[in-house]
Amino acid sequence: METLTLFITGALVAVGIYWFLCVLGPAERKGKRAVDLSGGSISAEKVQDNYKQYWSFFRRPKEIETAEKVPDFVDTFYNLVTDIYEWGWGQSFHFSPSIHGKSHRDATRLHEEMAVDLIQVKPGQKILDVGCGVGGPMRAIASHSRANVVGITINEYQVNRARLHNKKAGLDALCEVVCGNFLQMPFDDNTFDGAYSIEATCHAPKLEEVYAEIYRVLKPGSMYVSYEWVTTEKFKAEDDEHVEVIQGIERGDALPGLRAYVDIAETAEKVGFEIVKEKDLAAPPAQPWWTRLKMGRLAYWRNHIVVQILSAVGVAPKGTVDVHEMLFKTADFLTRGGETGIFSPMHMILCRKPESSSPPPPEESS
Ligand SMILES: C=C(CC[C@@H](C)[C@H]1CC[C@H]2C3=CC[C@H]4[C@H](C)[C@@H](O)CC[C@]4(C)[C@H]3CC[C@]12C)C(C)C
Ligand SMILES: C[S@@+](CC[C@H](N)C(=O)[O-])C[C@H]1O[C@@H](n2cnc3c(N)ncnc32)[C@H](O)[C@@H]1O
Repeated sequence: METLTLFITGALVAVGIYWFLCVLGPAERKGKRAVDLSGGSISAEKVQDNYKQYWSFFRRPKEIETAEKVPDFVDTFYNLVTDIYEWGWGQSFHFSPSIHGKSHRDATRLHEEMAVDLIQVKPGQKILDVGCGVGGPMRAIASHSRANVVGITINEYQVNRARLHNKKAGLDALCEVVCGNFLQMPFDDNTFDGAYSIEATCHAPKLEEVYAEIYRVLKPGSMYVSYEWVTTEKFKAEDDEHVEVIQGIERGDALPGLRAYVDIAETAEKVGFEIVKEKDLAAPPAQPWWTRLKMGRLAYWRNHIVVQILSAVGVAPKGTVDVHEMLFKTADFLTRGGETGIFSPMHMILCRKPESSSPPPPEESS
């Protein structure tokens, strides 16, 4: 009888552990392992301090409005979150509309391929990925288009991760990664046959600066597509709940301030682009992009326990728990932003640099 009780208890414990670790939602299967979570380029003992420093930017909001401080603040953010993103989301750091009958992985890839299809590049041409992360989109786009992709990111840790993934995927001949600031890119004028940015230019303190830089490095006649993070026409600045959600998104995603959808085309035109197409890819009939985020809640709760244990035993740096908690809350704000329709992470703008481009007139000083 005792043996039977022991056997049943053992079996229940084993099923419980299996459910906790596997059924509840494995983090990305072949990606980062929980035991490898790090603070990016920040040494383990400084992760907690850097997390505090990240939050201190929001106590002095004026500082994140100045262009010089933002790249540092964004760099710190990506040191803190890159491993957790890879572990729990995969190598593409963006959203995509859900597609009935397709996996998240396929929906993500299709959203990426759409970007390169829109800019109509040919195999062998050279295109720019503005804010490339660890290169999930870059690899999908290079495989699909056979174009040569050059990615730029401010975060050195991401550069190393992206190069490693490119090599592992056998795509290092087509994909190159550069560490740099997209507000001052280390490329000559008229270098690229096309450019795209996926949920990255929202980190720029002034959209005009990054668009002007992209315009400069594009060849005349070539196209640029961007998936922008914006507040939609449903956002009302006088609604406290709307403001709470948008502030939550800004703080948990290192944004110097979300833009209104109407500002996007206006800014692109201001730097000299012609607008070819503009569309909110999150608007119906597109299926909700936030379902994946919402469905993962149980897994995030599991992840939080895993992170707490790893941090307590000294495998994960102290501070990882705080960062994870911040992301946990951010997921909620993003979901609310999606459900209320006040926020879109995929306001698409497709632009062309005119064939004969004269520089835009200088700003009038007021
Ligand atoms: C474009 C940007 C990033 C968008 C998304 C890729 C990320 C936004 C929020 C992130 C996450 C939130 C919850 C995390 C969860 C608690 C953890 O257990 C596993 C990782 C998360 C799911 C994480 C993954 C990436 C996001 C969805 C911004 C920064 C401009
Ligand atoms: C949310 S991630 C998106 C990454 C990638 N586009 C993807 O979808 O996987 C934003 C990216 O923009 C980059 N970024 C933000 N500000 C930058 C800057 N000033 N210069 C260069 N890269 C920047 C970040 O380092 C990060 O790689």
